[in-house]
Amino acid sequence: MTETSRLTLPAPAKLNRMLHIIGRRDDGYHLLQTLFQFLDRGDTLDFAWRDDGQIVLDTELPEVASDDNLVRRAARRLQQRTGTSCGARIRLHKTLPMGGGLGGGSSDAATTLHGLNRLWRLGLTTPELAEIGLGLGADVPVFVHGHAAWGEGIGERLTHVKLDCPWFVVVHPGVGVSTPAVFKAPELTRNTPPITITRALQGGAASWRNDCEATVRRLYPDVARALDWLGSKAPSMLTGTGACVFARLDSREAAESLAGELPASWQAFVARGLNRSPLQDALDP
Ligand SMILES: C[C@@](CO)(OP(=O)(O)O)[C@H](O)COP(=O)(O)OP(=O)(O)OC[C@H]1O[C@@H](n2ccc(N)nc2=O)[C@H](O)[C@@H]1O
Ligand SMILES: Nc1ncnc2c1ncn2[C@@H]1O[C@H](COP(=O)(O)OP(=O)(O)O)[C@@H](O)[C@H]1O
Repeated sequence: MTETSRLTLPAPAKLNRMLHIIGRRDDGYHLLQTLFQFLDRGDTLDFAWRDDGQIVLDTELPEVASDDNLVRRAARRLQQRTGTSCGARIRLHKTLPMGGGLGGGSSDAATTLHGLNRLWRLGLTTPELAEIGLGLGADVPVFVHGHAAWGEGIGERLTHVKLDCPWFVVVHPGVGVSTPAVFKAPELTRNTPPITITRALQGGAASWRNDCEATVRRLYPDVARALDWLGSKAPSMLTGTGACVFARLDSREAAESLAGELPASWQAFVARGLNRSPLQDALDP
């Protein structure tokens, strides 16, 4: 193996710093206005070139059928789109909780698109990779672009923004949230009036909220308990449709101190908000 036939890249988590639901498309998908920001925590992927066209995924996830793994699906899409005869062995080091609103699967897919584009020397542009990514999930394009963003549509219309970069305590309350169940709930707020990006940014973190929160609280009391507990200590919110919740703090010390107080039954980590994704840093130092 030569130096260029192997590559290791990060797949960071995201938070939705705010999320409004402003309507619904004819196909049932909800129209959002959201602020995406990255965290300095995430999964890692190793890529090694193969000359037989096969995609060999070293890490299987117990909850996900191999053919459904977003890493494999992203690799296959890239092969189909470009007709390349290259293959790869891919090892996924999974640390992010799945279905937690941290976008881990979408981030794995975005890192796979960038990683294989480089390994296979395909020369696709970032917008071309983002378009392929959108076919895999609404959250994939923001990870492909790698900049904190104001997302509209179903989250795919992106405008780069610069947000404050606090420290966060991210808590997984130990319950799985079903994204379709949240979006199907009759009482979900779906009519928040659209706002401009300027207004969203001017309001600042103290004004941000997540329209999914009331429904997720009702459907998942464990998430409500985590929000209440964390909210009594620091400003706290739900990310995406959950299940993860996050508290915002001014310093790493404050975040670590709060994390130290958490009930033992919750998994948690401390992370910093980033406006440039660690994937971008690795691809273009
Ligand atoms: C709401 C967000 C915000 O970041 O949260 P998280 O999933 O990260 O929690 C995402 O846009 C989620 O995107 P993603 O996770 O790709 O959702 P998908 O698997 O495509 O959608 C699962 C189901 O949820 C519903 N859905 C999803 C997104 C959306 N904008 N409107 C919807 O109505 C649809 O019924 C869809 O079939
Ligand atoms: N590589 C992957 N990592 C995580 N989840 C994956 C992956 N491939 C497919 N999935 C599926 O995608 C779903 C959403 O995962 P994830 O992106 O981690 O959460 P969320 O959309 O809540 O932020 C998972 O519940 C799982 O079924």
